[in-house]
Amino acid sequence: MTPPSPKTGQVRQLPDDEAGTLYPGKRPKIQKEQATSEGATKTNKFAKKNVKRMKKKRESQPDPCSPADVQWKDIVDVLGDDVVNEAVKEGREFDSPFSFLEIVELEVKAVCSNGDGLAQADSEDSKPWVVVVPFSLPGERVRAKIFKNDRMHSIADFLETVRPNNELRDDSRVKCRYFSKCGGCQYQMLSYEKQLEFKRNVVVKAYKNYSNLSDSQIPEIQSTIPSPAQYGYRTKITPHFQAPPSKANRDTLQQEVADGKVPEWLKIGFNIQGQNKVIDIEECPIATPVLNDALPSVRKNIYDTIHTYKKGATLLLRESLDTTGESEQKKCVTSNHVSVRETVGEFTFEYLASSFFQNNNTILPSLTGYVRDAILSLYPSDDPSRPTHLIDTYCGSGLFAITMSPHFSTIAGIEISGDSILYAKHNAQLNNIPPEKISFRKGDASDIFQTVSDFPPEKTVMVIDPPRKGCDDAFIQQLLKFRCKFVAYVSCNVHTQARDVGKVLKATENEPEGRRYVLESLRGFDLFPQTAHVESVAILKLV
Ligand SMILES: C[S@@+](CC[C@H](N)C(=O)[O-])C[C@H]1O[C@@H](n2cnc3c(N)ncnc32)[C@H](O)[C@@H]1O
Repeated sequence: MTPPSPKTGQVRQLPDDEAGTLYPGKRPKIQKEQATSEGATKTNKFAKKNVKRMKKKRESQPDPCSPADVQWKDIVDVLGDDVVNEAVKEGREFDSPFSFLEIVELEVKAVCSNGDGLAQADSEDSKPWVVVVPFSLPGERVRAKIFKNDRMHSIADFLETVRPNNELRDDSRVKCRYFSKCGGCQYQMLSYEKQLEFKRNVVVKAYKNYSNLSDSQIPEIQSTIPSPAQYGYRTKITPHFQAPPSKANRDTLQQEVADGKVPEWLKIGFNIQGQNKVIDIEECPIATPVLNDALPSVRKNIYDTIHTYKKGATLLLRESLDTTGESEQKKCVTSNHVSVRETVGEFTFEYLASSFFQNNNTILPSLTGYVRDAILSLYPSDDPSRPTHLIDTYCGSGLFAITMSPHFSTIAGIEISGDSILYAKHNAQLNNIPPEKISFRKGDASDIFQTVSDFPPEKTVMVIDPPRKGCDDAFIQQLLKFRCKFVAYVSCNVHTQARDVGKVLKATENEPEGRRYVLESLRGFDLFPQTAHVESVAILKLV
């Protein structure tokens, strides 16, 4: 018997034979086959395959520190360890109460570290189950459409707020017409203060879940440092588009686009929230005005040439200082192969448009100044034990090495990208730092320890700013051997940072005085306002 369709807000009870399938709503096709003996054999095969698939699914776990793992920890937090353990023990963790495309009304309980709301059905007989609903806020009642079932949770598209949390949400704050469709921003409906508070909480949870440290080893996490610009700050955007469908007649396409008839499939923009599909974007309020001014002509250029594309492509729009005119102006660069120029406080940087540089220029003076002061303000200027040597690992084109250079006598940087190292050397010259004071080397971060064997560890500061995956064990082992006085770990992924910092502290916690690392301070920096991203800075000190 087909169960009655659930009313909005009700949890549909699954018949036993639907339990455990990923998309139970697709079941009827199989039931038809059961009528014939051939169908029964097919069904048995299907059932066996399905059992195998489910076994594999039950055994598979998200990679530690991956976005799925971070989300899973937040889901367990909402459900409670005992409830999850029991469901796993009884093999019920994939028995979703919801079917594919079901529309449900839910109560939002918490916000996940990636910015999505974590909601639950609230009828009395509802199963312990979480529904991930983007753009929803704790305390709200929302309507959402289920599109995927997974372990103890479903993922849904946000449809509407039925009962907003007016203490948090004010939709008049939203400045982007694509908000709640585009996957780029999560928090435009929040006040800026709340965004900073949410981000602090991400740092708190990351250290709780991933550092393996006791509460006493984690200092009070300080408030998140705000970005001076909360919109119009992004100096780089990378919209993308798909190629024409293979059956499209390219001549007709060229003519149609020239006549202003843009085909339905041609979208130039960013991914729709939760989908691998592009939403057409004509402006992006978090990008700088210079990039927004350039976007229409970049888009037009693609319209004019789309008939020539065999594959989709990603565009680059990057803000740069233009030094060709009499007065310094800003311009938009769209080629990967040209130099970009920007200033950070009193320093000038150039780098290749395709290589890494931080994307929010407005916060860089306070980020680099904070790292400097968090360490040097601990010493009077004439203190003979004040650090004199600086190592910048994962240094890119030299951001930390160069901005901190006035305060150190000897500096070494390392970076895997040859292009970035060439620019780091060039930037040292551009900022008049003598070569006998500063050196940059291309290589894996762990190779730096060969270069700095003559640096006095007790007077050395090491900046670590790795990519999202964090540091590898080879690096951490050598850091432990070298044991410099201070480590400033800057990270765009607070979860891998917490893991790595935890490893360093744990490895030294039973060492004698002067050989033990402690976490001196920890706080987030808001490099990406309106989004859920947080940059985290941890200062480690040898005591
Ligand atoms: C988050 S960026 C930081 C760059 C720089 N500190 C800045 O703020 O501009 C990380 C950098 O690490 C570099 N990188 C990635 N893996 C590396 C490795 N194994 N060894 C050294 N550098 C690496 C990347 O090329 C990138 O420039």
